[in-house]
Amino acid sequence: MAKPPPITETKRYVAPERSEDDALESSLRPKRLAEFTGQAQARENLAIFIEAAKARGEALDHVLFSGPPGLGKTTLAQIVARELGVNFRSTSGPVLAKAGDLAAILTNLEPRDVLFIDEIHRLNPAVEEILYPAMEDYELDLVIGEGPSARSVKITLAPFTLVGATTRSGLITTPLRDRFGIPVRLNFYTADELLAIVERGARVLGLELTTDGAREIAGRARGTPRIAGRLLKRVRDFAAVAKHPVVDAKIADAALTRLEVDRRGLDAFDRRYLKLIAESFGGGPVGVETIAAALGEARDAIEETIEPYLLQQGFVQRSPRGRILTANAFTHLGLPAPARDPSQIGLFTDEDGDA
Ligand SMILES: Nc1ncnc2c1ncn2[C@@H]1O[C@H](COP(=O)(O)OP(=O)(O)OP(=O)(O)O)[C@@H](O)[C@H]1O
Ligand SMILES: [Mg+2]
Repeated sequence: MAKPPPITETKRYVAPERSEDDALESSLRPKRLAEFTGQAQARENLAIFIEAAKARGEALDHVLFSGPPGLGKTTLAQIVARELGVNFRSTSGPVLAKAGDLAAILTNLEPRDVLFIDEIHRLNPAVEEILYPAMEDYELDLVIGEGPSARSVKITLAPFTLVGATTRSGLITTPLRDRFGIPVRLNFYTADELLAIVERGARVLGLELTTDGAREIAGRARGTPRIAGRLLKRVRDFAAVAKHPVVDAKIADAALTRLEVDRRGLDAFDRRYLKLIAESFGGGPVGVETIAAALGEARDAIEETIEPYLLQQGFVQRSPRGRILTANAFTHLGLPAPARDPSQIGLFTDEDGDA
């Protein structure tokens, strides 16, 4: 069998990050809070804060959305602006290179507008500095000119709402974090929530999908609406080409099997990783370097893109001596689990010493 291309060069249907193929995902975006499924606590709190801000005629307090890719941070930011009935201005951390770039945006905001800064953990420190007084007092402290003629000016801004989004909340500096009055952490979605999201998506796309068909898709979406939407669109393509007007569980399953996405949402990469440990290393423990070399992948690609979901789902565990497959993984692969001497396996730290 030919060696598959490395993961970094391959399109993965189950990757949570946004890809070029997701360009049209805005078609599936809920537009109002009431259409947004899941994240019940976040939704209820936002509804209250939005209503209160509107009643007072004030700008909503600053909101920080954090959580893994594809869970709805950008979607909620847009919803917040729409529910407030204000303009939505959008930029991102890496785009704001200079303090002046942010100053130009801030001075153009109208009262109560939402300014969305995506990837806010990637702000340049000089830009972040200007954000502090802007968020706290709606003031801009700018230095104009250079050398002895330099002078600082204060500009008063319209009261606005900063909505930040980050996949790496640990990288946000404390002074910035402290200035967000409404921190919102997004979690993975339950099977029922994803089912509702897939059914809504099918209605938006005009696809006739049975509940069982929707459940097939939802179950493979790894708790992530972006993946659910992507799989739904591919199932739709498959059904259209195969001329199936109604998509039931059988058709959905056939389509997803063809994409090599299995019932637990694992794709060919995940299964290669699990099979390698099962078949070549007796279920482990085996070091991540060894796994990476055997798969022909970079170690960090393994650690950052393959392992998180497999660890979270309990297919693999880390130990001081390396990765170990769980009985779950063997069952999933349809292989018999080896008998193990538990005393040989320490489960307290991984091989790098970090638990
Ligand atoms: N609760 C939800 N209900 C329905 N669809 C959703 C929901 N949350 C997200 N989606 C859909 O999932 C896709 C990705 O959502 P979004 O772009 O908001 O994610 P994100 O958290 O901003 O991701 P990233 O970290 O990559 O920027 C969009 O197409 C959106 O419509
Ligand atoms: Mg986003």
